[in-house]
Amino acid sequence: EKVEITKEQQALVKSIVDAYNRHQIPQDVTKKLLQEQYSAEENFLLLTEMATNQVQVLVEFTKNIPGFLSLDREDQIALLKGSAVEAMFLRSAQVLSKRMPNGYKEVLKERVRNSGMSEEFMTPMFNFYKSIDELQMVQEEQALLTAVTILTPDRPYVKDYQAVERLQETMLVVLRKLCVLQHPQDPQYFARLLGRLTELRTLNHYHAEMLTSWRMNDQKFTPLLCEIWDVQ
Ligand SMILES: CC(C)c1onc(-c2c(Cl)cccc2Cl)c1COc1ccc2cc(-c3cccc(C(=O)O)c3)sc2c1
Repeated sequence: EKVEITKEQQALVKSIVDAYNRHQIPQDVTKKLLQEQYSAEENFLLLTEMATNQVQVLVEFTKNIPGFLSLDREDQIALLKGSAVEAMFLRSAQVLSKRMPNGYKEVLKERVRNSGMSEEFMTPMFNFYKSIDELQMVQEEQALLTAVTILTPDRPYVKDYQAVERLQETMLVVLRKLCVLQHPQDPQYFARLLGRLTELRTLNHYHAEMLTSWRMNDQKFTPLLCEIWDVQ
């Protein structure tokens, strides 16, 4: 059928993509990934700093999702806490899959591989990065997929499920149209994109176990990460 993006849907995409591009980890922070020495301790510290900055970026991006700030305040917090890890997997995946020789891809991969994480988490993590890479998402799809992930209604402690579901539905309708227009040769593209969201959920569990094993080794996190991940 003829797929049309309405004026208001175009405005929605524009505001989300602008927010996505406006809020990034500052260059002076990310360039440390290129400069600092390589050791398990230093790599863990750098990844902790990146994650902390990424959470701050995520909060600012989320505030720009149309309708998010009109949700119940406690539900806003529940959505951010419930989606932070998944959104950060998406973000780091986009960095690792960038075709542009931005230099972060190799150093980030190297630092993640040597940061004290056990092998059992590496495999699913790098499989996910590979599956995101294969999708070759355009920035509109990346931004909308992140918004869809944040607006997942069945997170712990969400009270007004319907309100969140309505917002997510709005995003999904636009994302589906974008996929049809962007990948006319691949009618399954949208379905494959949603399949990544399912894969993200499984990574949540691996990540929770990673946190536990790090805490056993008395690894330290920042106050912001402790708050968003309910640790310490
Ligand atoms: C606390 C820390 C040890 C940790 O625990 N779990 C994870 C994690 C790991 Cl490993 C993998 C996935 C998800 C999580 Cl949450 C992490 C590290 O999480 C992050 C989170 C975001 C980003 C963005 C980056 C990045 C680099 C260059 C450029 C850019 C850019 O946006 O330009 C972004 S690196 C980075 C590292």
